[in-house]
Amino acid sequence: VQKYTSLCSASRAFGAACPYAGVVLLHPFRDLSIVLGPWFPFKGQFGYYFARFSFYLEHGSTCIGSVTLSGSIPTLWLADAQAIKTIATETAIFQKDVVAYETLNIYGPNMVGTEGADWKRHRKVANPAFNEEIIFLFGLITFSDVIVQASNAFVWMETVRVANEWFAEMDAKTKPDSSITIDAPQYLVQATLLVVASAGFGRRASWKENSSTTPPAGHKLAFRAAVSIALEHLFFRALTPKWIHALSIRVRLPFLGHALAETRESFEALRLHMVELVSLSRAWVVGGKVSNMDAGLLRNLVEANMTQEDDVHHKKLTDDELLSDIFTFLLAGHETSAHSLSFAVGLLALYPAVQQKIYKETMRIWPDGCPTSASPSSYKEYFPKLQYTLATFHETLRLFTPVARLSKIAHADTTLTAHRFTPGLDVVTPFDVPVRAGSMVVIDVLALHMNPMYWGHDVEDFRPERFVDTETYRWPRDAFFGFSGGPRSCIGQRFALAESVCMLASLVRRYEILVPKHLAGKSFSEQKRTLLKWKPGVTVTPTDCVVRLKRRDV
Ligand code: HEM
Repeated sequence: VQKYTSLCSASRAFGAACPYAGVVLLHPFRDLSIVLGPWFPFKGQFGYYFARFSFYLEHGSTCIGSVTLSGSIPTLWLADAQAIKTIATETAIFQKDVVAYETLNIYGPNMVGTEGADWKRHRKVANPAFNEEIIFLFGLITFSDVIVQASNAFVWMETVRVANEWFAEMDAKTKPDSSITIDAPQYLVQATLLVVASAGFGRRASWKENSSTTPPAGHKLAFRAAVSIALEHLFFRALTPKWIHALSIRVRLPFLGHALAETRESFEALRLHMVELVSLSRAWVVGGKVSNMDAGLLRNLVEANMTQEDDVHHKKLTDDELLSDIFTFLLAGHETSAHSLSFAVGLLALYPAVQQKIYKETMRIWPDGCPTSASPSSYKEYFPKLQYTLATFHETLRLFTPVARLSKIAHADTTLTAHRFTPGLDVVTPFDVPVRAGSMVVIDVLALHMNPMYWGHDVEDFRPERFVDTETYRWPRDAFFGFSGGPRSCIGQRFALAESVCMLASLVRRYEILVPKHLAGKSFSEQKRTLLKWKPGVTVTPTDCVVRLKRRDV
């Protein structure tokens, strides 16, 4: 009776104007929901992961109320740009549900999973490395020779290097005049990991070196293997109680024993790699030296770790926080970009007309072929000239945003403004929704990106032009939440855009991207269903994005 009463009370929290969808059985950001996401709630049930804007359309509202079974938490689901902007900017009221981020706290607290003063400290330490104007990355041996370079220029340069090494490997495997079929995410995960490890942490490995599975001396796993196996086991580690992990060290457990050992070994192997990077950077800091191993982000984190406790700028990071920040930057800095780039590649195979426009754009700036490390291409000069490539990447993020949902908890009573609409959107009316302290708000990013109020009636279509400003049109910034928004927005947004635009442009300049042979005779809708299929994971993950690359003549 008590449960029933609390559920009823929670269901009345949003006032009469807000449609109510009922009780949601699993908390959408905790417990089993992270692994059951692809299957539960079932299709048609409220909260279904792949529903996009359909529930909002059904209710004629950009916000829908529900209640979680466990905890009877009033939960407001939103696909409304105005309400979401309020949530993102009013950070004193709407804060992260830090418990939902505990999965990431393997090595300790970090920037992504903290709030308030702790988060500010992490962000303050890392910020200068992402500030285009301030950052300097040192390229030579002595202080007098310091090269001052914008961070994105360095990201661009590293992307050019990695792309060329990748292309060289593919070309070596392909006969002239023939094509190569690749699993796009597999290669792009490798590429983006190399870029973030180098531009962020000074680990400048070659493509070949990174492909090797042989662990370097003193390690049980190679760097790339350690990262990918650890990520594969992230949810498993989070969902198995700590005592089982502790017990498995002493006793061989049936069924779970192998997975537990693999999980433990991969996180330990990754820890060793991170400690090695930290030791190198510490030595440079102590010696007052600079080198190209001394990337800005790592140096900032290490200096904050070495600083005294009572430092006036309150920038101290503990040993655990240092390792945990490195881990989250490695994770957040490569999987998101790799998966988005994979979807972009899949879309370009399906939409040759869009690909042709990118190709023409790249031909204008690189008539003699894509840039190489020997013929340096400058971020400052070329990035602004790749507007259509950038628009294509934004449109990919609109349709396949890596972080599909975000949640915040209201820490005070407040009100949000959402909208009611008629089916053809002829009438759109604002209305106020009361939000009680303790309620959860779900920023339904995929639904926001599919809301025709902002994106027009062709929301389902892949049309990069919608991200190109003209004299009479400005794309709706507030309705795009691919990098989140407000003070908690993605710190690596400009990093990701520089890297992705450079990678996409180089790829299209060098190869024609085609659907794979096994899909060539199928209908367009079947090709699309296969190539763009995804499942929820740490980020939205493409599952069958296999494409064919044919080297262009020039
Ligand atoms: C296409 C690529 C990317 C996308 C779509 C993306 C998206 C996002 C989103 C939606 C958030 C908010 C997450 C939340 O509140 O829980 C976020 C946060 C974050 N991202 Fe990214 N990201 C990308 C690339 C990167 C890169 C390249 C880096 C670092 C090199 C990075 C580092 C971070 C960090 C550290 C945070 C936490 C910021 C904070 O809480 O203050 N991201 N990202």
